[in-house]
Amino acid sequence: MKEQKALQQIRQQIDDIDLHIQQLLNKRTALAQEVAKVKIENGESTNFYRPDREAMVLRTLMERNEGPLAAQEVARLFREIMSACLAAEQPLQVAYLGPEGSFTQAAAQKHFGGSVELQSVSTIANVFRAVETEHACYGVVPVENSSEGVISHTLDRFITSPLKINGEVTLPIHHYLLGKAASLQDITHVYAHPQALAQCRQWLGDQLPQVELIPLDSNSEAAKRVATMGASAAAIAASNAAEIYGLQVLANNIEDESDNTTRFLVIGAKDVGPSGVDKTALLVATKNKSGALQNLLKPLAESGISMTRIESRPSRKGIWEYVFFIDIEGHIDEQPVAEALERLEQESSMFRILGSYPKAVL
Ligand SMILES: O=C(O)C(=O)C[C@]1(C(=O)O)C=C[C@@H](O)C=C1
Repeated sequence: MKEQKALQQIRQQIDDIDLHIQQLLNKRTALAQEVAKVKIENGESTNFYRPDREAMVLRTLMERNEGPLAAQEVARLFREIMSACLAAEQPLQVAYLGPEGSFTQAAAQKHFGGSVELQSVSTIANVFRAVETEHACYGVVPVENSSEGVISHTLDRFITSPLKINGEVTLPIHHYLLGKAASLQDITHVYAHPQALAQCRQWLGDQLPQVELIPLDSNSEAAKRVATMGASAAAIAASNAAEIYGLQVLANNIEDESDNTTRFLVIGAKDVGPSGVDKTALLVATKNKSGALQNLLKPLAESGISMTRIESRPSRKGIWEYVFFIDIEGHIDEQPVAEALERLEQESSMFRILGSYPKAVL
């Protein structure tokens, strides 16, 4: 009885707080709608999404957090609040590498929250196309995996696409073996994206040494296909694909590296302003002479700008043999970055800024 009363009193306080939170959320939404009106007055009516502002809001929340809610949890909740506020300004369409249940869908949800309209697209090239043709405002594509390296399809599309990098998302990747088999011995074929097959190479060699490995466009495509097949077929995919396609989890966390992580890029048609903690991606080709790459990178080193990644790819244009994808810290609007890049441009035979964008917060 006494316990019942104590519970009632605490729950009353929770009800009061919920009322306040609800009132404040509606006030916040109304303010976001006022922001939208100002953007329309300034002629920015086509797109209300501001990744720089969102990153600043989330970082501030995490820095000042005193608990008991974990900073990550606070950020996750406010991610959803901003997603809802943005939808109240104007719903946002985001294309992702599908089908439904893919890791890229999970990355898009992590980055944009649950209130955007997600469009599943069948290939990386089609994600770019959806944004280029304005069928979607933004796109999400995988770009590199911690154990398998770059996703060359994505990098290669930047060579010809005018789109900009507007953000990055990192996602821990856990692979599941999905199917209908009563035991692993019944499996003769395993379907998955080549990256997933490679990330589970050791496990597959140990547990299913005799099976045929069949590469497909995506893991969720593999799950979808296995759902129409007999018990001898299995797919490697994310756990949520089991639910979506009605498959059983035959084995979990089968990736060879336990800290397996994939990085995704958010692509869009516009540039993003500085958020205070940003990265800049460059596409550069060197002049065809010895020491050219060294000279190219000298301005960065001399300005103390840290280069976080360099990747070379065949240029596909015939004029240059190779192009380099370079990631540096900082935003192009910051003076030292702008100056260093001006010098770097002089050393290169081709130079493009693929985008300055906020470092992943969540
Ligand atoms: O500040 C803005 O520009 C807003 O539109 C508001 C808001 C928010 O909810 O805080 C919503 C969407 C934008 O992407 C950024 C922030």
